[in-house]
Amino acid sequence: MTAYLIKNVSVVGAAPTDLLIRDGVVAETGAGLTAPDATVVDATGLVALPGLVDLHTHLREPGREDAETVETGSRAAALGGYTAVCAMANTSPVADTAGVVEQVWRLGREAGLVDVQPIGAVTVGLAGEHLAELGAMADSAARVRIFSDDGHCVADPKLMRRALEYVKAFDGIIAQHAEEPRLTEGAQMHEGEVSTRLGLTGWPAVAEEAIIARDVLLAEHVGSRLHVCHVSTAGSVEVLRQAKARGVRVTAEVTPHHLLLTDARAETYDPVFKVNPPLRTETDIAALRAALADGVIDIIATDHAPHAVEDKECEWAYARPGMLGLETALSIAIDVFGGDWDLIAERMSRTPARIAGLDGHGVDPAPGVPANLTLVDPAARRVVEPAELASRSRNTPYARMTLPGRIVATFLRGEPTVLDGKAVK
Ligand SMILES: NC(=O)N[C@@H](CC(=O)O)C(=O)O
Repeated sequence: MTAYLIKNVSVVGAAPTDLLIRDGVVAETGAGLTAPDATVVDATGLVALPGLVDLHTHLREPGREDAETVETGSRAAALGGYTAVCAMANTSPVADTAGVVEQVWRLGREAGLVDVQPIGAVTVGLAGEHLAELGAMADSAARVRIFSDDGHCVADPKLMRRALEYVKAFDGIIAQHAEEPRLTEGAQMHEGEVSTRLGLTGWPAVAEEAIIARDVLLAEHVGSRLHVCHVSTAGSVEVLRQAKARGVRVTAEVTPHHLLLTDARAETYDPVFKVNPPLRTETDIAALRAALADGVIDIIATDHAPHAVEDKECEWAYARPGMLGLETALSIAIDVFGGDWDLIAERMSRTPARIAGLDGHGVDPAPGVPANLTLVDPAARRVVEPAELASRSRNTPYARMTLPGRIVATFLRGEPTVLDGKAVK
């Protein structure tokens, strides 16, 4: 195993120091380190963060390998500064059995670019009728702890209660895609002024808020852990704030795109901006940013949702919802929160690792800890070119935008997955 000596790096914004990485761990830190056998990385001006952890990634394998594979998605993740991702269950076949989650887990190990932690489906085939084999998935080699029907809401309250009860035995989590389906029939975008003007069917904020309100009550009743996927409205933030104040075991995520983009993007009729839940308003964005800063929202998760060209470059109504996220998430976080590196490390690495129970991830570089870290150049700016992305898909909403920050290197257990801004394999 090669040793790496990272010179003059600012660890989570602190004064520059050196990091010696050897045998998969941070062996030493301090100014003026030497190690004749190590490869030297000049990190002057760079910030080291604990490797980013994404709780919400769609990798599309098995089933839609034309849109993404575990390997291409893992490479996109590493290039985005991630060392671990949780793979959503809405594949084909659905990840609702031990066999499928073990397949995804094994493919992740073979790719070897990030740790891929499969999420299991809550219900068989995401159909919302019968509980999937939660116990078998938990006991499998993939050791699943998070279950989600993401893409679909577990709308039946009795089934949601059962799922929460079931996972309590092993301190598992139900991650809910909060969308009351009766309120979003035929919905194409956020219900508001813009949808009225464009004549597109609206997805009202209350469809999200009503499910979150119900689910925090269920989680409180059962005493189980609930995670709310892609929170998108100011009203949802208030429901979460009240639940957390009461001590409900609920955590929540927000995506980079819901922190930056509004429903006005729909005026272009470019389906790259079609996403579930939809882009909302400036008021929502302000509430989401404030909630992320004060901790009512725990983490940033990408909801990286790659789609093949034919599923995106068509009429708005026929396009699938979803946008890429892994390779741009940190840049958006820097754009929104500037150089608040501690907040970024907390919301994109430490807390998601803790929620998902990913040992060895989300720990700041210090002697003895696994060398899962990423080096960022905060002064760099880059133009997002869809053709240059490592993802197999091209549906980034940031095409040709200039974004701050560049990932220079990523290390997974002491081995570089990215060096000089390029994937190592
Ligand atoms: N977030 C999205 O817009 N799309 C997700 C699933 C979903 O949540 O609808 C996908 O799998 O494409």
